[in-house]
Amino acid sequence: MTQFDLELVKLRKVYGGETVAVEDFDLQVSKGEFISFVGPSGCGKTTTLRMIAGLEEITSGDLLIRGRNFTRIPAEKRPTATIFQNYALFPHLTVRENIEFGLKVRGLSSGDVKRRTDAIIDKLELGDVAGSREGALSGGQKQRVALARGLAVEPEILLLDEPLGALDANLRKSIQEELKILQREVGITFIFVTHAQSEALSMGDRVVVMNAGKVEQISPPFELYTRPRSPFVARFIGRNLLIPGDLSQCTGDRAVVSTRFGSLAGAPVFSAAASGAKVTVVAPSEYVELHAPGAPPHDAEATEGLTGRITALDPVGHVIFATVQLDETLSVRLETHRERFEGRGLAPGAPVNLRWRPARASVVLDAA
Ligand SMILES: Nc1ncnc2c1ncn2[C@@H]1O[C@H](COP(=O)(O)OP(=O)(O)OP(=O)(O)O)[C@@H](O)[C@H]1O
Repeated sequence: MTQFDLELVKLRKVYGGETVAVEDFDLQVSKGEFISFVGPSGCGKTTTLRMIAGLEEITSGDLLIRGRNFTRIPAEKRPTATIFQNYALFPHLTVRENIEFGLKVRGLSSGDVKRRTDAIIDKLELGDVAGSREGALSGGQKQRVALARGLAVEPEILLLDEPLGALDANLRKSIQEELKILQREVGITFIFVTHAQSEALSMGDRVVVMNAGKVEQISPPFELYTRPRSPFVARFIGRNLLIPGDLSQCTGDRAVVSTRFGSLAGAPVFSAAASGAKVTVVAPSEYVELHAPGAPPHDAEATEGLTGRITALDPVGHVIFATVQLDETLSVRLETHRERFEGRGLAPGAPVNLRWRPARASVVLDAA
């Protein structure tokens, strides 16, 4: 018996014989995991989700659910349910009838249909609107009905395609929290597609970052944030300082990188890389201290760094965005906490040192 709920093995999708939408997608998902797919528009998130649902034919590769091969098995015979961004509710049916519909299609007895529908209406607190039609529901209520309809069929895997995309920002935040709590309660594996990196990071136990049909990285959120494995991920997730250079030496997993600003040493490298390889040193903004030249950094271990000139400071609430010009062509924007910044004599036009602990940065290989 496999320990995985879902396995994707070299999954590939080609549309019309020429558009490669997804390539070499490998993933193993444990029971009850919450996996987020994130990436720019057109990177293949929805196509992958639809292949798992059986709504899109798989060009090659394998799809296994609990160890059984479902690659060529049609959607209605898969133990999955899908929730779409537009909810896809039947407008002429009431909330209760919408939920019952999927259960009747699956041939459940009328007693079971009633029992499951009552239970899910109760769980998602839809009792007050059970007799209403879609037109009378708010965005949040429609979202909850779609979720109820998906969960009522008791799928092994729930697939969610931008399910919160149509909600306003405040409602989105509160439904995110509800969804996460609900997922833990029901213990079902969730695969959740989103454009929004903050949503992917706050919801997922692990996050799959996709780019141009390929997986860039699969990691828990904190690791993705602090240890991006490619320049693409470093740009897409969080706010990182990226310095291009050449790997000049590697001792153990610690690198010396020669950059046009001088040598940067001590950051770990996570992939095999030969001397001379084109690399990028990535320092998460949060770990970069800004201080006036001559003044020591607060953190005595923040020994690596660069010097530049502040060109703009934009305070937003408790954070300050500092734009720093490092040379004629490279300007970086760093996010720093106000209390770590104020009282340091830093103002637009002033020279500034950027310092970080070497081990907090990463060296990533540039795409070949
Ligand atoms: N039915 C289709 N026929 C042909 N090409 C398609 C089809 N569906 C998607 N594609 C192409 O496949 C690629 C991946 O699309 P997909 O919708 O999976 O991306 P996505 O990451 O979900 O994007 P978005 O966030 O905009 O929904 C894109 O190049 C898209 O144009």
